[in-house]
Amino acid sequence: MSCGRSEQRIQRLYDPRRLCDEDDELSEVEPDAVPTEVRDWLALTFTRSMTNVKRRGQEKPKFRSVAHAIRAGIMVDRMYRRLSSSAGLHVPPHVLLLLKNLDDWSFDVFEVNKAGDGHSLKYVGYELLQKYDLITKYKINSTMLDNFLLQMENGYSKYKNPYHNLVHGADVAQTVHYILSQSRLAHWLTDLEVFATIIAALIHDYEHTGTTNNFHIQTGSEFALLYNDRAVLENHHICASFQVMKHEDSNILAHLSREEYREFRTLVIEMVLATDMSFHFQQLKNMKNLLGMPENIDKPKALSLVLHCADISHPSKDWNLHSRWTDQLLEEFFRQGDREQELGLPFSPLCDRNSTLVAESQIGFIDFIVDPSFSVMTDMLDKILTPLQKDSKNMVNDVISEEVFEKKESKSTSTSSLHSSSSKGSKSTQGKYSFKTPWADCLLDNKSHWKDRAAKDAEERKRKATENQSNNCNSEVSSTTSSHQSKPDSKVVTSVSQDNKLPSEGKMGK
Ligand SMILES: Nc1nc2c(ncn2[C@@H]2O[C@H](COP(=O)(O)O)[C@@H](O)[C@H]2O)c(=O)[nH]1
Ligand SMILES: [Mg+2]
Ligand SMILES: [Zn+2]
Repeated sequence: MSCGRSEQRIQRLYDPRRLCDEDDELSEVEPDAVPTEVRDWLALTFTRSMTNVKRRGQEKPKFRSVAHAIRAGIMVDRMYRRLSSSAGLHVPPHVLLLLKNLDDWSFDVFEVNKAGDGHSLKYVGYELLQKYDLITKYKINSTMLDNFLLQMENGYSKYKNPYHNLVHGADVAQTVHYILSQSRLAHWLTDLEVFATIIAALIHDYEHTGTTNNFHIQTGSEFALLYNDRAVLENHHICASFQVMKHEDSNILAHLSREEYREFRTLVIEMVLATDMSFHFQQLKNMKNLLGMPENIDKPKALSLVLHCADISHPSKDWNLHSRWTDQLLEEFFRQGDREQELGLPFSPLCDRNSTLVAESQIGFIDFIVDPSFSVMTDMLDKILTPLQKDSKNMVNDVISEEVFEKKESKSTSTSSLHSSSSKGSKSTQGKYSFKTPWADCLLDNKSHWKDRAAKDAEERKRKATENQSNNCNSEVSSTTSSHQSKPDSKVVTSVSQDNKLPSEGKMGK
């Protein structure tokens, strides 16, 4: 909003005539209802009747001026709210305070969700779009944006999932922001590409059913039929989100040109389809091949890998966050297992709540999925950004120069420079681009937590097995004794099977 217009807006707020005109609205306000010190503050701050305060004890300020003052106080609050977020969203001050940590890898989205009455996706979404100046850039109407984000929250809440809910959507969007801003990848992107990436992260699991693609396929669900068993959930997330974005009440893309809309949509579709886990190994293989080629990495592939890593990033966050996400995800898996049991279907991997080895499966997920993904992504960031950093250092007439770097950086994030290769968990090799890689330490830390947990679980299983055996043995002995007169040769089982594993245990839980 241009400065002139905002000044006019503020003047209008404070036009004394306006206050006087609306004085009557407050006429029923009982002046005594306002405590003396509040009345003095209001009178002192928002009215011209400075003398009122000096007269304290002689007489109460005239009712009219108190009413003016209260009206002015309300106006100040409204004006503050308007200014506290360019999109017209009122962000409660205690939520605003937590959003100050948006640039941190250890950002606690659960805390924001609790403080924000379950609206973390709305607040994180607003803050990110504002941080990259996209609301202004794409003239996004604040009511449309409000409706869009609330629709997203409703969709994420449709199936009451323990894990795939609006907090996950907010968490993935914030993690994508961290990667874009801390590595400075954001400077390699156009505004439209940043816009598409943030929206892709926010919508990527919209209306998730809390069950896997395979469950949809095995049960022949409507979605599986609609999408021919291919990336069933991911296709739905995209389709349903674009229907919301096209709706007249929540059309946040209204001011994109036809070409911009095409580019935006193509990017979002590619990024969200790439979050289909069945594509994981292919995606890493393709990226590794590209890293070995002299050509530049193409942006949709790079951004798809960033979103995929953010989507499976909680094992690379602080333990308090990761262990909470794990509990929620496994509960969601177990609920699917319960339904599979009811339907007479075999348990999907990790879905049997009675035999899944959680700690072991998490060690496997970190070793075989998360760690390799982040390692490939880190190499990809290196490859993309090192040449840009060299160019901008030489201040050659380059697409991105330091000024552009600084200008964009001040717009997109207020964190310190990334060239501090000495900072903990940062990736830098001689002459290479350096940026923070906090995920590396967290992955090591979490793996050791799971190893401790796995050892304790194994001990517990062994103890239970021994207990069961001895119980069985006792009941065998007692029934053998009583029936010994008839059958002298029954064998009493006394040893636990050699590998100390319960019969239902398989590798990694299934
Ligand atoms: N065994 C585990 N699998 C996990 C964990 N966190 C995520 N995942 C899997 O990744 C996909 C991510 O895609 P999404 O779009 O569905 O979020 C998820 O469905 C799981 O299959 C984990 O901690 N352990
Ligand atoms: Mg998904
Ligand atoms: Zn997800």
